[in-house]
Amino acid sequence: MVMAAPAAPSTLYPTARCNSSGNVVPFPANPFKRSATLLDRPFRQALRLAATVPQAVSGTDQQTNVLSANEEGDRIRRLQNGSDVRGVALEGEKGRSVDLTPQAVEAIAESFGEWVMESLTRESEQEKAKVRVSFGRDPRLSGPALSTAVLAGLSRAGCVVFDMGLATTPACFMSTVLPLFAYDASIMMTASHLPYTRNGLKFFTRRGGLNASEVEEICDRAARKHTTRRMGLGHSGSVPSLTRNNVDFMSAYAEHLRTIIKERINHPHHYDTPLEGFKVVVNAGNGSGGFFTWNVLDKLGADTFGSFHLEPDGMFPNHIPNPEDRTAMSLTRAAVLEQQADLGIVFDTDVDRSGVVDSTGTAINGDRQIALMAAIVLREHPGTTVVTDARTSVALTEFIAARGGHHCLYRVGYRNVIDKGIQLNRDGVETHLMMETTGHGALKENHFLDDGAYMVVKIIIEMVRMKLMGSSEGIGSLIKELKDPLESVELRMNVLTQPKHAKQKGAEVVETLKQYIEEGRLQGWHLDACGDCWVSDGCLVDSNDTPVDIDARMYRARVSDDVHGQHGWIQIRQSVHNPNIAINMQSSMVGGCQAITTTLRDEFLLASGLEEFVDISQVDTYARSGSLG
Ligand SMILES: O=P(O)(O)OC[C@H]1O[C@H](O)[C@H](O)[C@@H](O)[C@@H]1O
Repeated sequence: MVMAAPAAPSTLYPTARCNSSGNVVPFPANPFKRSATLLDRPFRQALRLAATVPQAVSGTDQQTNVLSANEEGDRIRRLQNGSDVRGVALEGEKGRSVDLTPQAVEAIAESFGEWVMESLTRESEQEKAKVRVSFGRDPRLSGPALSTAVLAGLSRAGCVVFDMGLATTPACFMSTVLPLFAYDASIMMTASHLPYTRNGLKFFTRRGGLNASEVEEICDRAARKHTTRRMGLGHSGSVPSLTRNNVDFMSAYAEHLRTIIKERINHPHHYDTPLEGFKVVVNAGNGSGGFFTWNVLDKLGADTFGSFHLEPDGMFPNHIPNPEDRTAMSLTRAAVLEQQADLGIVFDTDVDRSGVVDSTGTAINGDRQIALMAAIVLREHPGTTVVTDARTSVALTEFIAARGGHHCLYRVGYRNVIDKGIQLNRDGVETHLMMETTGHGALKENHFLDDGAYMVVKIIIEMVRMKLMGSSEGIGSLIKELKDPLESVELRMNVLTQPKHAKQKGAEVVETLKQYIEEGRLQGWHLDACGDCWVSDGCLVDSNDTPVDIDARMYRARVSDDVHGQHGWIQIRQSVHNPNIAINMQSSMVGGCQAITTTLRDEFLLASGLEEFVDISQVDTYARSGSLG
């Protein structure tokens, strides 16, 4: 007879959230319909029950149980999304059920805690009992319930846990760095700009964010742990001593940012309030970024009147917190013009990304933001290399080169871009800036950390520096030579297979395209080894074949025709997160992207028969009309 331990009951997990003052308020809607219990009573007893109470099952039940335990384990593995964990945490998405359950989160947090302990004891003499892990979260509605699961998991692993409450992703990493805290590791719970129904986890140690293979290892361990326990086998895990140490790290973190700004500006007249006389408008999109207004800018003397969407709200009722979001940007542009502000700032939900608006109301995101940061960094570090993803324009490469820098085009995915920069530095190629067109950016001087707040700190320092040097122009003047591409398009093709085969099928489509290009079957298309980069020739192509874990297959081709010569490029790649294929194109010729799309459709997708496995409707619409309607 096999004994099966039931999964932890959902009453373990609370149904409340914190408002911006840190007070707990009930959720307006939630998936865990029972009333809040955990915040006000110890749950040691409940966990003991979850871990140990056996139930008798029949032979058929036993088989079903094994199958569903394995399937649940696989679902936990599938929560890995590049270097993050992501999943559906609330009901409400058509065709998708909740997979980021409290039980899954607890198993993952426990596995992370064990992983941290093992690495620390391997690398140093650190006592296991003293491993300290912090965690923070964005304002998503599922946050409080899943935070409890994180606490339970880390505690089961034996970690001492510090709850930072509402926090940002860069702050979580900095909690392992700032001396008074210096935690061994940290977890941030966020699904960034994804809908309110999603949630996820990001993991940090003092060395930085975990990479995809480390997260895969942790999810695999969690899956095995979950399956074993569900089947009533193995050790159920020791009952943790659950102590939630609440810590106000965000105040210390804000002070750290203020100190950087004060020291770097070193204002000759008002050192402590170097932003006096500047108007700055912040749009935090109701995510975690509001603190930057009242705890950084206001205290440094800036006038932030007109800032908006600062109050954390896990429903994100106004727009998606995302510097790439049109509504977010256009509202911020309008606010900057209305307030006659010097700068507008847009943060994404967890503040690892940002975008800005200059005093003329021009949006500075994507290539423009990379150019702005490159201009600042190249003044400080002449000749440095800048790594970006391979969706940037030819004009950006020229902009960087004109300022004496080198542009290394690399794979999409912020971890890929950052890791490439780390590797180049290791190889002796000085690389100070790594930035994606999505607004993810990291600097060598800031621990190679993907950090939207730090990007804004650099831009603010530059803005004040320019004024102190007597310039009457805003930061937008630094990129006035950057030309926008004439045409720039992104199309997507969903992979039409069962979800578990989608990754493999997507890879096949992308690899077949590479073969077509190499065999010269697509006239005027030539595989792009590495843009105009000199630093590590061929890395765009070669890394698909290296033993290094590749999260998504991708290639870029230069495109030319007899009349115009080389006029554009196309990049085709698997989405890092979803079962689809992304196609990005740019062209300096009117109708260039339409021509590229027509070649893709007729000479590749239809000719190869691969259109059976992907939804080519967007490609077809664009090829026919030159627009998406
Ligand atoms: O592959 P996609 O679906 O386009 O997503 C790609 C993007 O995913 C996330 O947002 C990552 O944070 C980005 O670094 C990456 O660029």
